Amino acid sequence: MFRTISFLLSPLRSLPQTLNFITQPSLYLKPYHSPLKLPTNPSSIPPNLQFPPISILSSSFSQTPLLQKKEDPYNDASLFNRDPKSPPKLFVVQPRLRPDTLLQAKLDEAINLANSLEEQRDGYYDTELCEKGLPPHVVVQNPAVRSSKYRSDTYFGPGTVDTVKCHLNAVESKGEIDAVYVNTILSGIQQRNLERAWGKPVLDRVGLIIEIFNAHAQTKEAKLQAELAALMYKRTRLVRVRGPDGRYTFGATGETEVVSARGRGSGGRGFISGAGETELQLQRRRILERRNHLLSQIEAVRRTRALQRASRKRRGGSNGQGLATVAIVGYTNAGKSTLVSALSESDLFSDDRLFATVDPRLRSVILPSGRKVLLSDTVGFISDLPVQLVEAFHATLEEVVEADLLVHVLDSSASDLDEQRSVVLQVLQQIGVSEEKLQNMLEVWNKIDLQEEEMGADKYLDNGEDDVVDSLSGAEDDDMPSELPAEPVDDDDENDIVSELSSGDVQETMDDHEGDYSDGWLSRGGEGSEDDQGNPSRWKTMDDQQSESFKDRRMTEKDSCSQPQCIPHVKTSAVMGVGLQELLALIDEKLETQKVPERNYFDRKWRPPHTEDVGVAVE
Ligand SMILES: Nc1nc2c(ncn2[C@@H]2O[C@H](COP(=O)(O)OP(=O)(O)OP(=O)(O)O)[C@@H](O)[C@H]2O)c(=O)[nH]1
Ligand SMILES: [Mg+2]
Repeated sequence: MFRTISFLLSPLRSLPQTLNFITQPSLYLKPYHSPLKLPTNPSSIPPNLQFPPISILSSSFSQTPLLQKKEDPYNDASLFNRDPKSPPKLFVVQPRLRPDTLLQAKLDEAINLANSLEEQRDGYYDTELCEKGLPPHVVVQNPAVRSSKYRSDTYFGPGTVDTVKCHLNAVESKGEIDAVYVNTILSGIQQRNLERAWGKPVLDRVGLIIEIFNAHAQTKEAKLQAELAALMYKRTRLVRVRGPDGRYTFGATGETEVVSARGRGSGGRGFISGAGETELQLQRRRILERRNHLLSQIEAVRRTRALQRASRKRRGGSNGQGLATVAIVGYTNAGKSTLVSALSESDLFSDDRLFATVDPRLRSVILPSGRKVLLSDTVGFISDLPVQLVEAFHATLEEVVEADLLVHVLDSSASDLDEQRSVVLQVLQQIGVSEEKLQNMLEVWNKIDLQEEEMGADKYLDNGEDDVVDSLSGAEDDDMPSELPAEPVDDDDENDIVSELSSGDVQETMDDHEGDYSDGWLSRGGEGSEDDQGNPSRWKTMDDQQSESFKDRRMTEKDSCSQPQCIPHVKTSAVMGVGLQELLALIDEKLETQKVPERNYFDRKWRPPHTEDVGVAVE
């Protein structure tokens, strides 16, 4: 009898401890300062206790903003603790590629990306991009070159990690570096380990692009989409570490530790122990809640856009006839905005910074036949663009899918023109542009004024020195001092860095999918899974996901150049005004042969104009 009573009371013994934990907010989390006001009410927690939105960044350097009161609700989209008032100083790490022309192109792009991360003030940047100078950068051994296998813990081999650290120290002695940009895609674990090894926040390619999107977004629509992309990125960075006290936390120093009654392991059983959520569930739920909130807002934007589009198609023209839309697409920095401005005699913002345009814009233009059409300038594409980023910008990119005609603008002076072209084709396929529209697409080679100038000019890549190419004289990559391709990455090679990291703190991904509320939106590139080589999966890129048939087709295109698009339909110089009339005539001709109707809808009911601001400007 006594034993039975004791058994029945046993869960209650831990009750004071549990209640103590529940009623002391300090045991939960730091005070809630964010203006995002997330609906956070786990069932196990008394409603009077407010939960802050947890920082879900993998970066242990990104915790501070939690404690700061923010006025701008979109600030939370930032991936590391960066001061929006001054551009961060990034140290660029470029994995080596062959041939040198490809390496040069990728290094150029990496440097341009690093310099592009800057917020505008009063509609302008403080400095011209060309005045910025090169950020410190280093070319290092590429673990994926020969073995196609990068290290699951640090991506690079230990020698490379040390080399970069030496470079960082050297650069740091001349001035502060805010973060390291590695021009590849890293997993959450790799990112965290590199941060620990280098003592700096680390941004990978996806992270930096998202950060730039956030910095450049001006309209509500673009900000929403950029925040969604950032949120989904953070979702894949849910990495936990064992803190100094042996508990799992989400930050190196435990700032973001979130433990519900169940997660803390109150020792209770039955209903008491099961009432709480694990850290992972709580994190995921908050992400899901924010994501749903963003998606519902984006959906509203999408609907508005669809209505506006339909209305334009019906009677957007001055005489009530329908307006055809021509979407100007292309690789970032190809000159799309400059071309649209030149064609429509308007002044869209253009800049050498990558992703200068994140907010879509429409401009009207009169074709030689007298027909009025709308030119749609949109966000540019880039290689290794994760599918999730494209999906986040679905509302914007729908404008492209729905356009009557596509004009693909290429930077004819780009040394990797073929690759840029393939990337754009891939993205267009990915977002659902029909094969027919792709076939009909006009191809424009812009910047022909630069073509001759740039041919074969290596700007700062020293082809004579194979070891390391950077702005630091005399620096060498000790991983691979002479030859390429890179040595295979051998697991036996693990030494100092790896053992240092693995002996102390334990890193692991949140591979517990229990309570995963995601609907598969992220599952393709989600954390925790492994590829066939046992490497933790990363955000997948278009390349990863292309169907074999499409890859084959690309190969055929590239090799034989049999597609009509291989030859440009027209060559232009948007800044010099060359080829513009020819392009307008071609657009006219295409629309005519496609028989895009000019409809009259005078008999339709009049409705008041739609006033909601979704950032679509038509002039
Ligand atoms: N020399 C030359 N420069 C050009 C030409 N067209 C554009 N540019 C320059 O190229 C840079 C990028 O132009 P944008 O129009 O912003 O390019 P974009 O494709 O809209 O770029 P994102 O919006 O960043 O994707 C700007 O500095 C332009 O002045 C051209 O025909 N010749
Ligand atoms: Mg642009």
